[in-house]
Amino acid sequence: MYKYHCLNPISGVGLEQFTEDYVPVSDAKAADAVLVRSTSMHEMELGPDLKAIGRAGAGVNNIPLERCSENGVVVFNTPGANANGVKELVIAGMLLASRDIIGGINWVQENEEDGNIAKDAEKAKKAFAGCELDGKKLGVIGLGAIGVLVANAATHLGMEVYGYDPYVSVDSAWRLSRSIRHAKTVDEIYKDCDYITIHVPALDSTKGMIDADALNLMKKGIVVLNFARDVLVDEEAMIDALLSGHVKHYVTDFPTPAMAGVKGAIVIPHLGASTEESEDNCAKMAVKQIRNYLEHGNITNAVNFPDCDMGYKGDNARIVLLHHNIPNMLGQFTRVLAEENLNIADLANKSKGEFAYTMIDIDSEVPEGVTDELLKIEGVRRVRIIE
Ligand SMILES: NC(=O)C1=CN([C@@H]2O[C@H](COP(=O)(O)OP(=O)(O)OC[C@H]3O[C@@H](n4cnc5c(N)ncnc54)[C@H](O)[C@@H]3O)[C@@H](O)[C@H]2O)C=CC1
Ligand SMILES: O=C(O)C(=O)COP(=O)(O)O
Repeated sequence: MYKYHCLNPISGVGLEQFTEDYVPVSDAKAADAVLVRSTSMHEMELGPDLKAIGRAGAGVNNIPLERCSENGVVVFNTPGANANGVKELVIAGMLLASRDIIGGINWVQENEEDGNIAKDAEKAKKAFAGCELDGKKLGVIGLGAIGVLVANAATHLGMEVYGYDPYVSVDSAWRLSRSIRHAKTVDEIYKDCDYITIHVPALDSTKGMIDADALNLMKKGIVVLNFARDVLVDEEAMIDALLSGHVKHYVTDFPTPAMAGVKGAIVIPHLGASTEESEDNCAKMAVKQIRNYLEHGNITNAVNFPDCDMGYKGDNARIVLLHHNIPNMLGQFTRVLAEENLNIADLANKSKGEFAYTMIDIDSEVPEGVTDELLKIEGVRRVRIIE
């Protein structure tokens, strides 16, 4: 029996994929698996049984990844599962920044009692005129699941699209429309584009990337869209640029007290992934990955451990070990198993950065005490025996 806890509301379509072997628990500290969306887990204690965290979404900056790795907790996310939801809102954001739809709708609401509203609207509407996207230059920074969809969609709106991503994956490169132009430096995007949208993760290397220097390179009247994370943009510099009129609109999915209400800022309450389809997709993917890990030890789409898959666990017992990526680990594991006269039927070992994962199928039962012996090996963070 496995226990799971949801830190945020998770779509029922996903949760119903847990079998009767899974029970929800109200205390996260008692859970084998935690499902989360944007709740910050940085201050949370990790329970002793916690083996997996499923981020039903893309960004994992709300999860203490290093602490999870050290505790042998695998953190999964759901790459691409909410990308279409975000893409559609980015397109809406570009339209909101180009046509004064918000100003116009507000005018209608303010004049709802006006019996002459149809005629007055024809006079008032000149205050809400805008421009079209067709023919404008869009720069997309980060060509992952979301960036590729945004870039491709924008070409269908007649935009001239430039993409920048020095680490673009082969998968993304295949999905990118041939009409997207390759920007070799981010400065090209800053200097040349009319609209700039960022789709990179919040990392030490990306935090504050849109700072005063970047903004100064941009054209006067630029529209900047941020549906990635607030910390990517230096907020003070952005507010100055909005107030001076250098930035026409900053469309952001991340409200902060300082940005809410600033003239020119179009602030949305983090709705990018809040669609029925995205919520269902993310929940289904997160549950599937958690189940595959808990029941079979297979890892798919983890952010802190390598992907590793030995298929369905059959009748053999499967030992899985989460450990540091240091020399002679396999030698030490097999020595412990040999001392118990255990025969290895299959074995896989993969590494990712400082951590590694080993799966070993044994063609007999695993005697008590083996877990403790394996745990004594320096660098081993967790041992699970799946019988
Ligand atoms: N507003 C919302 O509701 C949502 C926001 N997000 C945010 O959007 C981010 C991106 O999401 P996905 O596209 O699904 O992730 P992804 O991992 O598929 O793509 C990220 C891309 O950024 C690129 N990248 C990393 N550092 C870069 C740099 N310095 N310059 C240029 N490119 C760089 C990577 O190579 C990768 O291709 C997430 O990390 C999350 O923070 C994601 C989903 C929903
Ligand atoms: O997937 C992401 O990174 C998001 O920002 C979506 O967050 P949410 O699941 O809507 O709280």
